[in-house]
Amino acid sequence: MFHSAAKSLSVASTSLYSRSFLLRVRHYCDKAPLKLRISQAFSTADLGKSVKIQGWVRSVRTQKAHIFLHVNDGSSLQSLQVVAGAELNDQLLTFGSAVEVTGILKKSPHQKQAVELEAQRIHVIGECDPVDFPFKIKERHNLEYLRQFPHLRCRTNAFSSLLRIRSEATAAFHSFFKDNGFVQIHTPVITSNDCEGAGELFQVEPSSVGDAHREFFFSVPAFLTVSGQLHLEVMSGAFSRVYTFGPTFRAENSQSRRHLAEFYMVEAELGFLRSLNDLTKVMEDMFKSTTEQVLARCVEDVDLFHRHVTPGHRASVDAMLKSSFPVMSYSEAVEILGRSTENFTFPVDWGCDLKTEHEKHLVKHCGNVPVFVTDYPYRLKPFYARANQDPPQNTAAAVDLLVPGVGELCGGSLREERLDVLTAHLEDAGLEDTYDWYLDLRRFGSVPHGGFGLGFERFLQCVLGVDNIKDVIPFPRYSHSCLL
Ligand SMILES: NC(=O)C[C@H](N)C(=O)O
Repeated sequence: MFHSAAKSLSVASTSLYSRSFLLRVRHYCDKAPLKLRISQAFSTADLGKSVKIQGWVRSVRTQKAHIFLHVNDGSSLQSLQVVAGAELNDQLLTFGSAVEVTGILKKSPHQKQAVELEAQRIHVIGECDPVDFPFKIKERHNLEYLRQFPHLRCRTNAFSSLLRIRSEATAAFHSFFKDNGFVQIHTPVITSNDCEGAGELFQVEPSSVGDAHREFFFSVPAFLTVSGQLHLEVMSGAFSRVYTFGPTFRAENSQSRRHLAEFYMVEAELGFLRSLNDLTKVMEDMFKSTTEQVLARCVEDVDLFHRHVTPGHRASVDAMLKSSFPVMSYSEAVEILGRSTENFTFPVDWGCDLKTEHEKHLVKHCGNVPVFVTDYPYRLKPFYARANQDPPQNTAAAVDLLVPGVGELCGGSLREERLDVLTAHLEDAGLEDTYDWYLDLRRFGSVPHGGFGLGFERFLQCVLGVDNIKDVIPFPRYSHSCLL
């Protein structure tokens, strides 16, 4: 960077600067240490060079003649060992302090690390009192403890690994959709519809209070989105394959390990899709492809989880990837649950909504691999689900993907594309005026279509074996908690 800056200065502005000034700039640039992200320092390309790193101290060890630091800058799990003469020691060099170190990058004589930095200068940029700092050197703090410090937990190995994995998983979903011909749509965060009809809406209004009689800001009640599905259905009518990946909000008054008031949802919609089979194939391919990409691109970070945070979980992930996800109908699921000797808190009868305990039982029944449950009772599903022609049962062409440790990961359905059937359903629900625009989609070039939504945090829980959803999102929001 410095080289190119000097070059462009000399090319663009020769007339403004003297030749000797430009030579001095170039000399400085040639001598200036190379600024490296720590993950780059581990490639042998920069051995012997003068480099500068910036990061936070993960450990300090003092000997008579030397001090040894481990410095991490978040670019990877690895910390770089810094070796310095005792004269560079500084009382402020403590666990957690922020430092800038300049020195020569050398091959390390120790087996544990390939390179180390022989420090010429150490500058403590930000002090950190080790007594007050909530994390202690060499202590492995569990996720529950870390949760108390949403503003500091990214400084620990476990949580920084988690966030790098989350970032890579985000990229993996985008790659999957790009590779399969989907167009990304930014669906709105503020909306006037309640797609799921469950009434778990956060209403949006400006904060200025006082005028009790003022009108709605948008002239109609507006809410934070619970799903981008209806907007995706609009777009699938033009692009055929579309997806969205963004924050979603549900005012569920739940403190469970699987619910958040704000979570990220990956949603896809496919036009010209006629069967649930075609939909489950996309869901299974997506799950496997994204999981494989995360495992391949985050080897060290995932390893940290599977070894130390959730030991033994890797075998479960490998089993999921190897299996062909079984498919069972809701009716079969109810039969299996009915035959079970397990003491469920909620009784199971045909027509009941499946609870987490039931979902977990079904997953266990299938050998702890993901399982699709299809054809739910029609009355359990929102107005958009396509009715199956199967009296007297009256089911909908809807599917849930249940996964080990979590339960429901994805929910999807074929959408009712028949104008007459949809109109009748909306009239029954008294919603025909609200959704007149939705009926237009069926009036003008309607095609059979379907889609699904995947809870991104639940996906991370499933791949990493993390029990509590609050531990896989940077800043969790749930009832009675909106810290920071
Ligand atoms: N896009 C989807 O199919 C997700 C579905 N609307 C849900 O919220 O469960």
